[in-house]
Amino acid sequence: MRVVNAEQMRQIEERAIHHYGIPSLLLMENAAWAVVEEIRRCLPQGQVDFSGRKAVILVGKGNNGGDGLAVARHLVLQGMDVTVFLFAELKELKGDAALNLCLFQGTTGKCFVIEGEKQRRLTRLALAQADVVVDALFGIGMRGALPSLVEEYVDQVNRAPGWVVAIDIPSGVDANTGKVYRTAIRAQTTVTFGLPKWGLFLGEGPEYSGRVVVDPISIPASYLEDEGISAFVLTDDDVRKMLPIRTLKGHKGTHGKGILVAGSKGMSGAAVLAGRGALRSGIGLLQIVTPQGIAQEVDTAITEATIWSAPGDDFLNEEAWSVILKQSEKAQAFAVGPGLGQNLEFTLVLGDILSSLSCPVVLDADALNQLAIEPDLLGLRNGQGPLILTPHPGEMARLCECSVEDVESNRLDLAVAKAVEWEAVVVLKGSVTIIASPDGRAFFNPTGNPGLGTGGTGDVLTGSILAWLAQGVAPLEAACLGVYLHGKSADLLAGEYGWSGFTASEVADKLPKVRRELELKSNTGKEGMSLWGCDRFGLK
Ligand SMILES: NC(=O)C1=CN([C@@H]2O[C@H](COP(=O)(O)OP(=O)(O)OC[C@H]3O[C@@H](n4cnc5c(N)ncnc54)[C@H](O)[C@@H]3O)[C@@H](O)[C@H]2O)[C@H](O)CC1
Ligand SMILES: [K+]
Repeated sequence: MRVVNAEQMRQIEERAIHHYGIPSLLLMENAAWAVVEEIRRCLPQGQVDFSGRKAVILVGKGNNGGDGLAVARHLVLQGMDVTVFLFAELKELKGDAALNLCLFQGTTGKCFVIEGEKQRRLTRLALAQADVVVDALFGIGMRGALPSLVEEYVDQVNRAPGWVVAIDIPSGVDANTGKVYRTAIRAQTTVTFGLPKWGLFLGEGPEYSGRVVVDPISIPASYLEDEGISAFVLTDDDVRKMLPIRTLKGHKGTHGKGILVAGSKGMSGAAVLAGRGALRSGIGLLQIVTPQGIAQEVDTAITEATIWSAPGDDFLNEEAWSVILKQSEKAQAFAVGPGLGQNLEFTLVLGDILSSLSCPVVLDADALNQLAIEPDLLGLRNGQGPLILTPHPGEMARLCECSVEDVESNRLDLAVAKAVEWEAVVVLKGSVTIIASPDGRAFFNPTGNPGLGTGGTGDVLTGSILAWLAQGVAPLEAACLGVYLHGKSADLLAGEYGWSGFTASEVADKLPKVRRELELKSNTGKEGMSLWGCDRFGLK
């Protein structure tokens, strides 16, 4: 599914209204229905009956406020006790928003205009009793920080016991960057219209938006699939199509041979975990190359891989590297980095790896740190074969010679720019990992949870990507598959353990199960519209 910035969404909306002829009021009405349906799902056991329930709707002066007023009307008509707090003068509302104010005023719902501090008691009482709070203050039209009048109330809203549903984007979150200037509404659910906005996946957006639900509000699919939009969010449907197809006659030879160069003294676990990630992702043959000083440990821990005990005690030495390069010519995929340590021998050979191996090469961890010393080495790849880099923000900062803050405040643009410049697939890890392609496209990953923040999970990911490459999956898709399933695996574990306490080996071991679940899930059309798994936000 494509992901847009505010301007792109505005253009799509414009075309839907003026070229396709959909009345803007109908879009607003559809948007309101989508929110009402989501409110029904949020109430305990998806209660069908709204009567006796209380809702507070916070309304701004723009069309986001208009959506909120339409929601308010539907909730009143369905029996809810609804109070609207208007953060604007009545006369400020224009067009569809003004009409919806008028329609709401014709119902039994209550409407108060917030003018300053003096309504604080009223809002506090209403918020304390509300089952649902709807944030319709600002949508994609917001620029900069929330106005101070609104800010005075945000804290109250965020402490309210009811379910907070944001319309389109939580107010205070920048739709393009996810930046929160001072404060923002913290929603449990965000219902976004047309296509999801960049800001839901960047900066602080994910923290504030909760579970994201996308509704097309009847905008034609051809507009939502505009080729000019180059950012995407991965969905089950997308990723299922990337899975390689196995045939009855398949055997370990056809399931691909991958070489993993990993581990050093004290870091044998990295080689084991990456190996486990590869085997659990279905690789046919895995050869782990590791220094002889730790080869026995690795061999004992991972019986299914062939272990090449290579020259070198603590680290692989020069002699080892020359044989590795020669032997890897026949591999279908090559990954290097996990637990390798930083040493001179590797620095010297990195350029040769890039310039001589024609199979897809994955560089992770210490390989990226070495590369950061001499980023110009990337030029040696120069069309020799596919390259995948899997930096976390610290490694990316070193590679780009900037600060981690620079990386984090500019994740999307930086990942894309570097993927294009380096002609590599860049997997920029984070709470929302971005997979950027050399052709300028970028994919946000919606799976995973903070439980992945534990040693070894990155190694598992590298092994998994290696396995998909070895099975013949194209580099971009292999990276997407690896990242998405790795996150799903963690989400499955979070269902049992919450967001902490599961281990990297467990993440690897759940990979076949989540892959199988994905294969079995039929395409119902509606699935994939809800972007964050419930597990991520502990909703169920
Ligand atoms: N995308 C669609 O197809 C549809 C979107 N809908 C909803 O409309 C909003 C966007 O509406 P818009 O009126 O353009 O913007 P806002 O409601 O976000 O309000 C903008 C309003 O506020 C002023 N403003 C902006 N920044 C600030 C600030 N920092 N402080 C104070 N005031 C500010 C600005 O000047 C405007 O007056 C979209 O999100 C959807 O919810 C449709 O209803 C359905 C179709
Ligand atoms: K909003």
